[in-house]
Amino acid sequence: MPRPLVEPSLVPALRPALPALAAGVLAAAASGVAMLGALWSVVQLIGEPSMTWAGWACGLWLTGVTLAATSSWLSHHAESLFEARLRRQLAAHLVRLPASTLSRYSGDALRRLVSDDISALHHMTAHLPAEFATLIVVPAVTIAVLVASAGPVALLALAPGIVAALFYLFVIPRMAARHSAESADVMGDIATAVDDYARGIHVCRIYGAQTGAAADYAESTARFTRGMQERVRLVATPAALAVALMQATATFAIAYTVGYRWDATTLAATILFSLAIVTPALRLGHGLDYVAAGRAAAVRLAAALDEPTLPAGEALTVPASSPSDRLEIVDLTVMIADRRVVDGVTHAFRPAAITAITGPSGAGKSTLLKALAGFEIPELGTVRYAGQSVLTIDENLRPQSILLTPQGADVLPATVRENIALAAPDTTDAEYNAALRRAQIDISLDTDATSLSGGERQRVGLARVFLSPAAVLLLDEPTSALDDRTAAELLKELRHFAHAEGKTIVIVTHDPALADDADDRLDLDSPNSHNAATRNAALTGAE
Ligand SMILES: Nc1ncnc2c1ncn2[C@@H]1O[C@H](COP(=O)(O)OP(=O)(O)OP(=O)(O)O)[C@@H](O)[C@H]1O
Repeated sequence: MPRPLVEPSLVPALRPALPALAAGVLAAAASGVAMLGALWSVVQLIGEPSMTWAGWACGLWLTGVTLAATSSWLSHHAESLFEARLRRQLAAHLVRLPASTLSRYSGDALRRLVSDDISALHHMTAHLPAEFATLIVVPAVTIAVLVASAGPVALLALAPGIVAALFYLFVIPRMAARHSAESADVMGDIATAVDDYARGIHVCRIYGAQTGAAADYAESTARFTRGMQERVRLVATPAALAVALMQATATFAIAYTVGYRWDATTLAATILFSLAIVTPALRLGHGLDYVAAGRAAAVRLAAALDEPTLPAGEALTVPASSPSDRLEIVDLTVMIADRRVVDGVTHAFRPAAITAITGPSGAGKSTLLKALAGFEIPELGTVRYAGQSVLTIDENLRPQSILLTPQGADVLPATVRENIALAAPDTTDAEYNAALRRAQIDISLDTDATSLSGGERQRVGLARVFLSPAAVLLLDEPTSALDDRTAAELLKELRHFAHAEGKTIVIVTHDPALADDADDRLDLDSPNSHNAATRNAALTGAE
């Protein structure tokens, strides 16, 4: 099925920009007509030199220029409205994707979506509609003027321009399509190879060897050069021929051949107007590469916007916190890529206690934790907090009830203070420092967080936990980068925090000592022995 002209998922962002876009298109068409009026006045001036025609020529030319500038302003204004709205729509959509969907987009793919792909729509929005309007209105008026002033025979002068325009607009893009797709592909390969190579430098220097990324880069650039040569051979030569046909010589020659006996005004009209048809086609032709790139970007953006999102929850719905509120899962099954990663697990997490989730690598511990935080949509079963499905809690208020600290959670490129303020924006430095001490780190709040070691970053992340108002705190491998003594101290602090403040703390861990010291344990089976009944029987600490 052919793709629609405008991807339906982009329509909501485009709608508010439509009035400005339509006004820009009308102004472009009016500018084309005014310019033709100026040309008509010049033709009249040739037959009958007079100040009146000179005045009309200047006036209409100025009007045409003003309308063209207005059209450009309106179209760019429309484009900026559309772009800003699309960026907001995309950002709002991406943060609501389930964790497993989001993980399918690498950092580079996300960067391309939110930056390059939106920028690639510029030509299609700010230029193409106005150019199309000009391309329809100007030739129509031109043909009418030629027929009215010199008769149908004058249309012969349009032949080279029309043949070249059709060739330029329809034949060359088809010839170039394969090469455009290929060069986009190769450019992607080059970007990936450069990225792999740059990231691999840290590994390669250790082993003194290059990875395949350098070879991939060399191969991609060679493919790019071969592709360019092929493109020049196949496309550039016919394109140059088409442009040559659109130049004045052929058109003037035919116009002069058919009209050399006509009076000066008719001959001038035929010569000058027959060229007017070519200029907009030439301008449109130059933008076709941008159109192909914009179209591909629109398809990628629409695909991202069509990904199903997590429910937004019900506005202002947040469970009133009480010490007896429980986090529970009932028959919870989570599917990722058609696999039951969490398979029919039932458990009630005790408030004012630490529960350790254990199990072999790949057993689904992190996935379960994300489902508890409302970042995965269960295939079956529910996650409930205080008797309410976590997915019905308003998405903006959810972190105030249930806070997830993911595995390897990194810091923002900002000070330590700004990093921990994410969890508690209006807190004093004294409280921030106390939280850092509870997380077993003694560091200035003004330190640049990116300069910290892995273990220090992990503890800055944990300081947020001690400041969070959330009653449920979910920690994925919180001690993976810490030495045994620090890990034990941290667990002591977390246990005290859970007991004294009634927090439900759930920790995913591979550390047997940490798991033994937790108050309760939920053990997930090996992925090779999926058995919901066994798991349910293994529940501990339900009461
Ligand atoms: N986004 C994803 N796409 C595809 N498969 C995934 C995705 N996320 C998790 N999985 C798969 O689901 C299974 C469970 O992953 P999960 O990270 O939950 O396991 P885990 O028990 O936390 O493992 P580990 O102890 O190694 O961290 C794994 O086999 C993993 O490959």
